[in-house]
Amino acid sequence: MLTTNAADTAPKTYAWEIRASGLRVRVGRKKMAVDGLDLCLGIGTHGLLGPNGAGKTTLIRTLATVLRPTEGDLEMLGTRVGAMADHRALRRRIGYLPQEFGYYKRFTVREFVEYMAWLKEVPKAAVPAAVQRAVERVGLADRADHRMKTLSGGMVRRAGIAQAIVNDPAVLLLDEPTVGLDPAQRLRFRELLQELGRDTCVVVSTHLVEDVAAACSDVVLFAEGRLVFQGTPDEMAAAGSPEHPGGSPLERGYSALLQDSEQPGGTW
Ligand SMILES: Nc1ncnc2c1ncn2[C@@H]1O[C@H](COP(=O)(O)OP(=O)(O)OP(=O)(O)O)[C@@H](O)[C@H]1O
Repeated sequence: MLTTNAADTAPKTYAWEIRASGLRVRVGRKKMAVDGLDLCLGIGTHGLLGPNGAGKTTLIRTLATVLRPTEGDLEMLGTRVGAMADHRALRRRIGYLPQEFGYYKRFTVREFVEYMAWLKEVPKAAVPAAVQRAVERVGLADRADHRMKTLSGGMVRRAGIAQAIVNDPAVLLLDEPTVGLDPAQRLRFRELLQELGRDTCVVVSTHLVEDVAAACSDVVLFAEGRLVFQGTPDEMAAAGSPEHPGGSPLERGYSALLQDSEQPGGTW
């Protein structure tokens, strides 16, 4: 761990890194984008799948404490997330890559990641090594002193991943991190996800079922703001059969579970 405050060194007093119960999150005036979610996630790499508009981004933003729960309970790292709570200590222990993120174009990659380390209150003396390690882990060491504006889209995303892991988070939230990565980088990134999932609760939203198969210990399938399925990639694949649409067993399992969830009296 890079941060060594009392909360970080205290023994873990919670069963799950993320625990949601009856969670509902309203966006706009009346849309419940998360609509009654019961979910427990521990250490591991959890692939968040679901069709467009399922509520994945809303859920990730809520876990990142950017959006507040409207109803129900959300507990992260043993801390209740609520309207009135001070989330500063919790945010120090979370890493978040939004779908779109801002940065100063004139910053170098190192400056950008350093800046985020500072926002995450990484102790000053630990920052240079933490930044170097994060930049190396995403394969950007040779670009560390290049300005952000000179990077390709895929490299910017890798810099985004570096800022999300610079504080060695206990919960890492990645919203479609593989968009724009070339095939070689995607393979490297899957390895990184597996490595991170050994001691971190990683939640990664994606549309790429192959990413889930390759990198995730379990799948969380979401539709219309609700949990449709949670299980291993193998269990998801087993839900499908040849008549379901998809180019792989996992895609057929995905289609089958979504189809069931739409039927009256289906799985939800
Ligand atoms: N600010 C908002 N105001 C009104 N509706 C919203 C708002 N933000 C999201 N929504 C709606 O909430 C639902 C969930 O959106 P969300 O972006 O969380 O889904 P998603 O699963 O991440 O989708 P995608 O896969 O397309 O990124 C969608 O129907 C979306 O149109």
